[in-house]
Amino acid sequence: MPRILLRQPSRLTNGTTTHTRHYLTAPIRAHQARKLKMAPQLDGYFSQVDSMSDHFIERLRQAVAIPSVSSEAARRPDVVRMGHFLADELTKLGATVELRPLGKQVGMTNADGSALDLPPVVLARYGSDKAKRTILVYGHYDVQPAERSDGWDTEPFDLTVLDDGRMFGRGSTDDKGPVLGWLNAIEAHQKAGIDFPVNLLMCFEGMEEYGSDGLDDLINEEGKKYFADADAVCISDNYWLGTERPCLTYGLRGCNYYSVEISGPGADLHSGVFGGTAQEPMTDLVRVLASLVDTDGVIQVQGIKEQVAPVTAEEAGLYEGIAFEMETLHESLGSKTTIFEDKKSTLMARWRNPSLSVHGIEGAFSAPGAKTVIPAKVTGKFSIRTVPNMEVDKTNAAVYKHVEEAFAKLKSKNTMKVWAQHTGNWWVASPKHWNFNAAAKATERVWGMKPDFTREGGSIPVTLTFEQATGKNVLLLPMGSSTDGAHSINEKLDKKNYIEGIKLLGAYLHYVAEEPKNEG
Ligand SMILES: NCC(=O)N[C@@H](Cc1c[nH]cn1)C(=O)O
Ligand SMILES: [Zn+2]
Ligand SMILES: [Zn+2]
Repeated sequence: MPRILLRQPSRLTNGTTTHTRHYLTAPIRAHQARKLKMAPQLDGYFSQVDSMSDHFIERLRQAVAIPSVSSEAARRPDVVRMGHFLADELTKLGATVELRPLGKQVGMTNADGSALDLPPVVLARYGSDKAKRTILVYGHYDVQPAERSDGWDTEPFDLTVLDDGRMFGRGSTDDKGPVLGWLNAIEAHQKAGIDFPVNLLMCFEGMEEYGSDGLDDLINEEGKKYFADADAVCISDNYWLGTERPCLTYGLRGCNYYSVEISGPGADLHSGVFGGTAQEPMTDLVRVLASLVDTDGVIQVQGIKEQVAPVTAEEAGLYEGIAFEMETLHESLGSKTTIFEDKKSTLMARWRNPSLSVHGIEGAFSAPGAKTVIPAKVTGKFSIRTVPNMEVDKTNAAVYKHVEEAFAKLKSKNTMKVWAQHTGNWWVASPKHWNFNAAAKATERVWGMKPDFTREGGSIPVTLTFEQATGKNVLLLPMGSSTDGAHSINEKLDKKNYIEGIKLLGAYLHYVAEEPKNEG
């Protein structure tokens, strides 16, 4: 049955528009519940979640207030504090919790040059009933950097809840809201006196936004130990494709992140004195960076597109059925500057083709004003989102060759170095598994519509590691929507998505418990 949906445009603080959504009435929900032969205790769980919504928003407010930015050494104590916050909340809920140290970080130091500790991984178990299935959930408690001066309309680490339900704050959707969703689901079961349907294993890390440093080793080590009981894995760390239809995700792109450093003079120079007499690192760097990709996103590095899996007839037919509107993309983008005008090419570009993005230049003058400096050493940063059947080593080799040749063509006397800061594999799984069936039923129960089955352009580096180390099916079950602005200014999570998302995570666990034991 289609969901009843009314749309009402309203202004966003950044000048674009969004839509207020109105959801299923109680009789329609009840009818669908009968159709889905639902676990009756879910009604009690849902009412409990509704009655605790203020408390759950308060918990999110406390989490957002901790600026757990993993890419900034100065914020590392806050990342650690966030790990402890989660551990304390889980302990209060009766989970058995461990804070696992991951050792020292390679490539980043404290301001005084001393080695920086990686933040701990929060490992927790809730329930150990042999008669129940065990679900392993993963999320991350670190966030992307955010400064009010980047253009935020509100304080990024102060959760701001508007009357229309939008909750602005760094990490609200990526990934503190979804991580707290699991804790909230446990608490609502306890308060409602409803038996928790599965055993829950939890793994929450604090370095995801910096390439999940150190986590692969822990997962591989614990695959057959701490995680040995896991029957399946669920990750809530991505977004709906649009704003109207929920989705279940079975594929991610990988991410290889590169640095290219060019240096020459011993110190920054006065361009009046040395301009025209010294070869300038910045001039070389922008030419090298410009050689990587064109305006239409076509990667110029030989040996990348050659690795991409061909489109099968089955895949070609998938895209038109997906609920995705170019209009919603323009809304999320805040402009109409898309490379493609049509849905199919856009989805293919996001899901199944590689892309190369140039992110920034370290050491370059970037403040307002007109400083006449010649930077002595500049480091360009770019990344490639990788897809089936690209290989990390082949891709790195192709990038290094291209950058070296592009620099050699300049015949510069400066010095160039290129390296991969971190690499992460793409992942594509089978959605034909009880884990996905349970999530699809939960989605229909909570949102009143079947989910789309989607792939995603972003990366969660450890997804493949979990699949390989546990040998179990991995499902991505998103909470937020496409307009949430993860990694961007004014990141938000809609209150509706948070509260219904908590219901969804709990309902998924109930359906997991009901799925036939002989499948998967
Ligand atoms: N919500 C997932 C996410 O944002 N992942 C990051 C992971 C990453 C990869 N390399 C650096 N960070 C992403 O950018 O996709
Ligand atoms: Zn994330
Ligand atoms: Zn992220």
